[in-house]
Amino acid sequence: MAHWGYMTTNGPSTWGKDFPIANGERQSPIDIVTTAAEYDSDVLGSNALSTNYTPESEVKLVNNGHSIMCQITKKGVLTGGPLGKDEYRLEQFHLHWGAEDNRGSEHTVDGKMYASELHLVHWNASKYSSFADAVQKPDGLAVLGIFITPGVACNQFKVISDNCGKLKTSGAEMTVDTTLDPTLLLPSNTSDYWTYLGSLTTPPLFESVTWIVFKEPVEYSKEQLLALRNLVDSDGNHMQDNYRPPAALKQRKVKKTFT
Ligand SMILES: Cc1cc(C)[n+](CCc2c[nH]cn2)c(C)c1
Ligand SMILES: [Zn+2]
Repeated sequence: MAHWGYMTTNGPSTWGKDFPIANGERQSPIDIVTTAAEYDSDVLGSNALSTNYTPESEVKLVNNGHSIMCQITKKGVLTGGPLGKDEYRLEQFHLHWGAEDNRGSEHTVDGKMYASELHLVHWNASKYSSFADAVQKPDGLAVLGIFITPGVACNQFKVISDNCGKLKTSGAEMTVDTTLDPTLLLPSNTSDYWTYLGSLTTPPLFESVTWIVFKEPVEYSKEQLLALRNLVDSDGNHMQDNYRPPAALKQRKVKKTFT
């Protein structure tokens, strides 16, 4: 099987061949139509979404061939909001981005694409024993989606952007001896978000994700975005435009926590 990717020959429009769920009922990303999102005060308003992350004492970075990923080793917990009583544990974060600033995010807002999108991937530690066990369960994962827009540099992201040059090729890994607090990768406003039931946005496209997409974007500098675009993917091409376009909403409702 030719390895999936983002080129014409192996990109999102071809994934359905090897992963039929690509045309499933709860695929991600989606276009968030802001006027159609339903304000939901009881579920979302009563127990606020809450992150309780422990700063990483060293940063483990991996070029996994289709993104740059930071593997989390400390205990980080996400609770509240649409997650009911369950505790979701932070497993990793990674990004998707474009070749230029006008594209790169996976979710879109009324058709608007951002330059990049950061994903913090969590798994339901209240119900499952590991990430691998949770990854295929309908309530197995929760992913925080953060839109990235060009602007001032994000200091907490520097440990990643400053080391992309050493992680150029697919499979490259490195451990950086510095601390990183994932909380500081989030927008200042974490009360206003959209949430819906979806999937992984890359193969195997499992329909196991409760998505939480923050309304407020975070700024990264031009240099930080350029550092991402200079990474090399598993086919030896520049790792750029590694985003899946929006999938059909089908019978789903998007909820929002703000009016
Ligand atoms: C087993 C597994 C495989 C992959 C590529 N991922 C990442 C898929 C992904 C990237 N962005 C959103 N979902 C996860 C979370 C789990
Ligand atoms: Zn992702």
